[in-house]
Amino acid sequence: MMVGGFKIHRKLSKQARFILTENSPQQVYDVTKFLDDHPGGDDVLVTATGKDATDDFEDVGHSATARAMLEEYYVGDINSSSIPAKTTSASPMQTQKNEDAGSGFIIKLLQFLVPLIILGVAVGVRFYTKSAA
Ligand code: HEM
Repeated sequence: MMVGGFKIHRKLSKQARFILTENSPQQVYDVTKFLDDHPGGDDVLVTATGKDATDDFEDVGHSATARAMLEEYYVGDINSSSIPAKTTSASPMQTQKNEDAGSGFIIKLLQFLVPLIILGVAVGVRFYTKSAA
C-alpha cells in the first residue's frame, strides 16, 4: 500500500501484531515480516493489528495452508492476569488532570489579582504623593 511514495508499513512505529482468540488463551502473532508477502495485501493485516482479529481472519475463509503459516508468526499467549485493570491505568491520568485543573485555577486567580494589585499600588503611590505635596 503506497502512501506519499512510502510503503505504509515502513512508517509503522509499532510492530504489526494481532491477537487470535479462536483458542483459549489468546494468541499473539507478529506479522511484521509477513506484510509484504500476504496474498490478501498488507493493509488488511495492518487494520487487524492491536486487537482481536479472529473474525477478520475467519471471515476470509483462510485455507489450511494459511492456518499452518500462523505458527511461523506466533509470539506467545496473553496472560490475562497480567493485563492491568482499566481503573489502574486511568488513575494516573485522573491525577494528572486534577493537577492541571489546580494549577489552571491558580493561574486564573493570579490573572485576576495581579492587575488589581498594580492598580492598588498606583492609586496608593498617587495618594501619598499628593498628600506629601
Ligand atoms: C498471520 C496471519 C495470516 C496469514 C498467515 C494469512 C495467510 C493468507 C494466505 C496464505 C492467503 C492466500 C489464500 C489462502 O491460502 O487462504 C491469504 C489471503 C487473504 N487473507 Fe490472509 N493471512 C493472515 C491474516 C489475515 C487477516 C488478519 C486478514 C483480514 C484482516 C486477512 C485477509 C486476507 C484476504 C482478504 C485474503 C485474500 C483472499 C482472497 O483473495 O481470496 N488475512 N492470507
